Amino acid sequence: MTAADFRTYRAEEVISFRKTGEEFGGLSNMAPGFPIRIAGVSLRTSEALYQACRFPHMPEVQRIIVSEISPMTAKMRSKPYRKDSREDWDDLRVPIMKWCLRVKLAQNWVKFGDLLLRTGDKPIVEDSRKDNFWGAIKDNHGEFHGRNVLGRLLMELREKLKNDPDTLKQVAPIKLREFTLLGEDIPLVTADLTKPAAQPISSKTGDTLQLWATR
Ligand SMILES: Nc1nc(O)c(N)c(N[C@@H]2O[C@H](COP(=O)(O)O)[C@@H](O)[C@H]2O)n1
Repeated sequence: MTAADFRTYRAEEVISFRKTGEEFGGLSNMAPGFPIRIAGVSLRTSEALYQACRFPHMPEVQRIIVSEISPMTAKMRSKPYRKDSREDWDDLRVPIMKWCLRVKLAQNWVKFGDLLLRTGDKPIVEDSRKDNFWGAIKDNHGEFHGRNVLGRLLMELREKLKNDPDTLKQVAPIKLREFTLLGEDIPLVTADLTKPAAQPISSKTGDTLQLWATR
């Protein structure tokens, strides 16, 4: 990343999120209510999935992370082992985050898809106190500064969801030497069909723009 990767956003022009209980808090990887199931393993949040991806070679550490109820604690539990993260982690963390977000969407198609589409065409920013890599930090003049990589991945996903939704209903594993969860190869992830399938439509119902119809 170079200085050119830094972005500046005016706070009043963006959709930002910090706490998971806020209107757009579901965009955070820490948000509960977007469960994931991969190869028989249940994960409560995309944060737990992302952190577990550090340790394909240490399934016992993955188990500690995915067993935590709180996503923040799951992240904290990874900290003592971070130096043992897969050796190519720094090169892979962005594509792995992109994959985690796609899995979150595929398995929470209506709820997460609707939230993404409700951001419209606005920039999405993770409002962070100190992380200007995944998020951006607000200054005293109402501007966010940072790389905002999570926000940019969410915007990219939103545009794909608008323009090419069918390609998001299945998520292929990343082609890596080791891409495993609790000792098993991570398989193709498919949309959760136990939840109603959704079709994007654009008709107005009353005051609200209805973005999804379920069948
Ligand atoms: N510590 C912390 N608190 C929050 O409320 C956060 N949203 C985050 N950011 C998230 O942490 C993940 C990245 O973790 P690494 O630092 O790369 O291990 C990512 O999901 C951020 O959005 N952190």
